[in-house]
Amino acid sequence: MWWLKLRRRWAQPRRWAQLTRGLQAASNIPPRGFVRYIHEDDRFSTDRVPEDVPPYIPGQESPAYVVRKTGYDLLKDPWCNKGSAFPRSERDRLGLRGLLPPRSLTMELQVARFMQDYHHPVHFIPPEDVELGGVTSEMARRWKALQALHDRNETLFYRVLFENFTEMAPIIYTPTVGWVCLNFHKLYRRPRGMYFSAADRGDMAAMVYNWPQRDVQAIVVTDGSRILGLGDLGVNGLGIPIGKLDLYCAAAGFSPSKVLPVVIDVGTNNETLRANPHYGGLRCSRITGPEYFSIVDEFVTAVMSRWPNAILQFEDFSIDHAVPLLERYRQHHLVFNDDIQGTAATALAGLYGALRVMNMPPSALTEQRIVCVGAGSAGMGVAKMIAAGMTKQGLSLAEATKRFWVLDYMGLITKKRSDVANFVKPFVREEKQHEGESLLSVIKRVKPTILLGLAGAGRLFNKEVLTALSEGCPHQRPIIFPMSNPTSRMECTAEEALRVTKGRAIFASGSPQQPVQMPDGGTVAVSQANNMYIFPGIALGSFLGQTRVITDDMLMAAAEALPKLVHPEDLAKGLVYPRLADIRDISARVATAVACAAGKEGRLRGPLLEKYGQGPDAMRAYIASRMFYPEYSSLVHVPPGVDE
Ligand SMILES: O=C([O-])CC(=O)C(=O)O
Ligand SMILES: [Mg+2]
Repeated sequence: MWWLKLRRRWAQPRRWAQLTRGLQAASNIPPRGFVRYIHEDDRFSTDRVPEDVPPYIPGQESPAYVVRKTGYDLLKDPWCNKGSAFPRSERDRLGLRGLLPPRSLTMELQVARFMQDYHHPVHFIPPEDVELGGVTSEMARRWKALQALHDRNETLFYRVLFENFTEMAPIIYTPTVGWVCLNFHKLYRRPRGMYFSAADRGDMAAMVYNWPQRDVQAIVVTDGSRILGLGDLGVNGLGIPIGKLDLYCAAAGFSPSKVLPVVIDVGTNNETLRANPHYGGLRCSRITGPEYFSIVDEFVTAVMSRWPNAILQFEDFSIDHAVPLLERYRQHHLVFNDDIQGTAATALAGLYGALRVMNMPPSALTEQRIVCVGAGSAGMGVAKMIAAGMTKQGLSLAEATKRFWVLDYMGLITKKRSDVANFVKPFVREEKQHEGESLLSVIKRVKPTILLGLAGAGRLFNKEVLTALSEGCPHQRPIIFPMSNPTSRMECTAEEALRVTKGRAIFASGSPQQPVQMPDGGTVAVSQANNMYIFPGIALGSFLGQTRVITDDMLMAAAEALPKLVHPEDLAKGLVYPRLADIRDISARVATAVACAAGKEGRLRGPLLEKYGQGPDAMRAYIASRMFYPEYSSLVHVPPGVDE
C-alpha cells in the first residue's frame, strides 16, 4: 500500500527532524533549545547583540535571541522565566531586584522541589495536624486553586472572593494563610509582592522602580519575625501581607493593581527553615540593633519617596521591633501597626458588643476585671486600648490599669520583675507576692469577668481554667476571647469554652470556628474576633482622607463604630461582631468613622474634607463610590452595540 509505505518512512524521527529543520531554515526561525537568550540592553555582555533574529543555518553556531522584556514581564514569560533561579547578575541588569526571594536557587533544586510536590502534594495534611491546626487538605487545595486564579485573572479572583467572602475568608486568610506561610518555600510558584533584604542596602530607592505599577496606595510589610502565633518564619512571612491585601481589595475596595505586599529580609533565627535548601531568604541570623533600624528606615524612605500618599501597614513584627518602629514613624507618616492597633480596636469593639449582648451600657466596661494572657505587641496593644476605652467612660488611667492582670510565659507580671518593657509597665501589678502566679491561680483569686488570650502559645485555657472562670463569674456571662492565630495557636476552641461554661460564655476567637452543638441539641454560633473587621476600614478612611498620620482618636472611632453594626437578632444569639457577608459595608462605615475623627482633629484633606461639611452620610457615599468593584473594563474603544 503506497500510503502505508509513506507513513513508515515518515514515522522515523530522523525524517521528522530533517523536515522541521528544513522548515525552520526556510523561515529563519531558530529552533528552541538551540537558542541563547541575551537582553537588548545588555551593553556589558561580551556576546554579540544582533539587531534582530539572524537567519538560522543548520550546523552553524547557535545564534543569540534578543530578549526585550524586563522585570515583571520577564518573570511572566514562560520562555525566559527562571523563577527563583535567576542569578544575581541577571536580576541586576534585568530589573528583577526585589521581585524574587533574595537567594538564587539552582535548577536542580527547582526540579527537586517540583518532584517533591509531584509525588507528595504539599497540600496533603496529615490527619493529626488537621485536628490541631484546623486546616484540612481540602482547604489547602482550595487555597491553591484560588491562588492560581489570582495569578491569571485578578478581576475574576476578586469577583469570586467578593461573592463568596464568608466561605473563602478562612482560605485566603487565617487559618489557611498560617499553613501557607509555614510551607511558603514549597508553595512558591509565581512572583507576588516585593522582597527587600539586608543585602539590598544602598539600592532600595532604585529597586522600588522595579515594581510595575506607578500608583501604589497601600503597602503591607512584615519582617517575618512573628507570623501570627507561629513565630519567626523569615521571608515565608510574605504570605501574610498578601492575605491582608487580599482583604484590602475584597473588603475595603482598594484596587488590586494598587497594593503592594512586602517582606523585609534581615535573616531568620528559625534554624530549621534556614537550613532548608529551598528556603528563599538570607541564610543568616536576624540582624538587630541600629543596623536593623537603618534597613527599615531605608525601606520606608524608598517606598515613601516613590509613593508618598500610600498607607503603610506594619504586620507581624516581633514586639522588640514593633513598638519602636511604630513610635518612629507614626508622628510623620501614614502608618499603623495592625497587631498593636488593629487587633486592639477589634478587641475593644468586641467587648462593647459583648456588653450589648448582656444589655449593659458601654460604661459597664469600667466594672470589668480583665485577665490578659500574652504581653507581646497584640496583648499590650489590646490592654492599652481597653484602658483608653475605660478612661473615656470616666476612670482615670491609674484606675483603669488596675482592672488588668497581665500574664506572660512566666506567669503574672508584678512589680517584683526588674526587666519589664516600658509598654508593659502601666499594667504591672503592685502585689509582688503574686509574681509569676499561674493562670489558674490568678483566675481563682481575681475572679475575672473577661479572659483574653493573645499569647500565641496554644491551648492555655484548659478545662480547669475555664471552669474556674465560669464559677468565679456568677453574675454575668464570662467573656472569653482566645485571639491568637491561627487555629493551632488559639487558647481554646469554641466547643471547649461553651461546653465547660454550659453555654454561658460570650465567645469570640481570632480564627474562625464552626457553630457548636450543645448537649441539649441546640446549636450556638460564635464570633470571630479578628482585626479584618478593622484594618481595611482604617486604611480606607485614612487613605481617602489623606490624613498623613493615624491618631489614637481615629482608632478609637473605628472601635466604637463596629459594635453598632451588629444586627439585633445576632446580639440575641450572643454574637458580638457584625456579619462577614457585610464586610464591604462594614469597612465603608469604619472608614467613615475614622475620617470623621480625622475631620474633628483637622486632619482631612482633599474631597473628603469637602464632604465632611456635609455630614457622615455624604462622607460614606463618597467613600463607597471610591471602592473598587471587580468588573471587566473595556481595554479598547468599542462603539455602542458592537459587543452585544
Ligand atoms: O492575621 C490575623 O488573622 C490576625 C493577626 O493580625 C495576627 O494574628 O497577627
Ligand atoms: Mg498580624
